[in-house]
Amino acid sequence: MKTKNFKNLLNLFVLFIFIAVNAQYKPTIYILATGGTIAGQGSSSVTQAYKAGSITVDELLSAVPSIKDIAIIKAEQVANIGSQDMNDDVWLKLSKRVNELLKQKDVDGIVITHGTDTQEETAYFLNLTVKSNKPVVLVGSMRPSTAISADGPRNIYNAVACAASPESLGKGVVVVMDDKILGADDITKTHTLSVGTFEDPNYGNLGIMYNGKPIYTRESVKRHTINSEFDITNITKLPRVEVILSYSNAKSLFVDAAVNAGVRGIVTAGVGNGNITTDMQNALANAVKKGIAVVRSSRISMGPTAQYDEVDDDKYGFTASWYLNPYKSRVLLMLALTKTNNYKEIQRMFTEY
Ligand SMILES: NC(=O)CC[C@H](N)C(=O)O
Repeated sequence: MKTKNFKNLLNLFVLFIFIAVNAQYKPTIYILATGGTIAGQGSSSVTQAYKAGSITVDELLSAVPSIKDIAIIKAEQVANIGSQDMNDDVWLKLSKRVNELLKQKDVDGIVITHGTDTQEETAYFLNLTVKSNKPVVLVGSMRPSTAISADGPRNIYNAVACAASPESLGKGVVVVMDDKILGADDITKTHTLSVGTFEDPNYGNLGIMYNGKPIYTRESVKRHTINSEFDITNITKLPRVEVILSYSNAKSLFVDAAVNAGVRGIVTAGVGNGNITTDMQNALANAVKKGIAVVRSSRISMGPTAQYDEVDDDKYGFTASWYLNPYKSRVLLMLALTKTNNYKEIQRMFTEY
């Protein structure tokens, strides 16, 4: 009888320790800072003028002490630039660091602070090159840290809460801004100043942040992260790809310049359903003959650039971008060119990612 009581007491004690340990468990989230308005400082709290990327990650985090309640925070400064200066070298460095950290058992997720100008491009690059299903969340702000109603602190709190939640596993790289969770494949900046600038215009948001918790309503069926075929582990330089705009009366000038500069690929931001002026189209057809990959995308913000609409892609050896905008098409084409030059194989990638 005595032994039975002792065993019951022991079980109760073990259960108590188990509950206590789990109640205390806080996920470890790494914040990798790259700059942008979220780290921006203005000379006044009411004017728009400010300098992006001028405060450090530690100063940034001191504005959101409550994130320490939801996660153990570790922070690193990877860069401190306005994202108009984001570039392939920082992308490679960032992606390699994210992969290194997420391999560690004691890291549960990553938050990346980033300027909003090219945030969608970085998010998509990471979506295709991060080899983990742990959460990776990009965040920025539209108002500098010194402004009245700065949106940065709320966005950072939400981003950390999103990365710390097990619900965010396997969702691909996301951006959290203005209480929305946006998928890397579709997110785009739609307004130059508004705090609600980001949208997923084709597919809709993945969900919202509500009371510090992610509420997901959609999942992307596109290939990403652990299902991506791209691996940048041993890559130190990405193939050069340029984006060229089409508009009424556009000639071959920029296509010729890109060919002469030795690019490996050209993405067109065409009119309508990825159409291009006849002059440009002829120049692009000649570029393909020289071994340059050409992807047709569109300057229109919604809808696909579909194959074989007004342009006979097979005749010219062009690839259609489907739902990827020109800037994300550039990201995918750079990665595609690390594997193949074949336009049909590149077309397969543009339908799967
Ligand atoms: N709102 C912003 O983050 C814009 C600031 C800057 N141009 C950048 O993209 O980093």
